[in-house]
Amino acid sequence: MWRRATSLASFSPLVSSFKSSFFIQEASRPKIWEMFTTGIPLQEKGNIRPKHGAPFITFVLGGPGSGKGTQCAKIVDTYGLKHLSAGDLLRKEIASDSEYGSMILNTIRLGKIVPSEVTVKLLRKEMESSDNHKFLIDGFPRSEENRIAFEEIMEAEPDIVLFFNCPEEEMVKRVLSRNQGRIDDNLHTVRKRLKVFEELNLPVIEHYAKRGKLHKIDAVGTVDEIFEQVRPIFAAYERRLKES
Ligand SMILES: Nc1ncnc2c1ncn2[C@@H]1O[C@H](COP(=O)(O)OP(=O)(O)O)[C@@H](O)[C@H]1O
Ligand SMILES: Nc1ccn([C@H]2C[C@H](O)[C@@H](COP(=O)(O)OP(=O)(O)O)O2)c(=O)n1
Ligand SMILES: [Mg+2]
Repeated sequence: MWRRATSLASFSPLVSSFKSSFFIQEASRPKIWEMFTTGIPLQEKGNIRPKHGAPFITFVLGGPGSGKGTQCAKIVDTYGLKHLSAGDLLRKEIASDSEYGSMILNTIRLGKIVPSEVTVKLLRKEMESSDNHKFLIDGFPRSEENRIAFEEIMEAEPDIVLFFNCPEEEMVKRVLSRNQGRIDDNLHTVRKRLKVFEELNLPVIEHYAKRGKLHKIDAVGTVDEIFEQVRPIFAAYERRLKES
């Protein structure tokens, strides 16, 4: 079910930011017009609203290995949000042999960011089919392009943005001992991902700081110590989180 039709013209900022990032990516990527015709129907927008009230959206940001996934598991256990990891959705897409599988694999292997249309499409599918409208979106948006695509297509903004702030060498150490067999968990790719994080994700973090939505968390310490910083942020929304 889509909410309402919109002309492609209203996506011009998205289209132009798309074009610029598109041209620096490899030839194996789908062409921009293929993304618009075979990807999500851009003339239509997503519908993630529950019958009553509004969805509750948390974005979880931080560099690779900063502990996003680990803290998300604790947030889900305590507050019952629906966890959507952008990275997990992309890895599932690779494993399912989808039309974008090889492009996603190559992008992740290089430590780069997958074009927003693909990632937003995956998030949108999960959000629209979920009975739980309290979303914990992990590892997204990783760039201004990601953020703008989400806001334009989903017509929604986050209620809360968590930023797990972690020193680089600690992130490197954690990624290299993660042991999940991930293709991007090696020293070369992690260095590249840290550079991409600084260049593309920090502007998103600054954007939400300016809008008063950012909660910066010191990501050094034990998992429980870090969760003690997270808990009061959600506790402040307890009543809303209890609504169906
Ligand atoms: N506070 C912490 N201290 C030490 N190691 C941690 C901590 N939090 C998570 N880890 C470990 O670091 C690695 C990366 O954590 P993860 O949650 O996958 O981070 P991210 O999702 O941000 O990449 C995992 O092996 C995890 O078990
Ligand atoms: N919004 C996103 C999220 C992840 N990706 C790609 C690029 C990232 O390096 C990989 C892995 O993301 P993931 O969130 O699982 O990585 P970390 O948990 O931070 O280690 O996926 C993306 O292109 N766009
Ligand atoms: Mg993760």
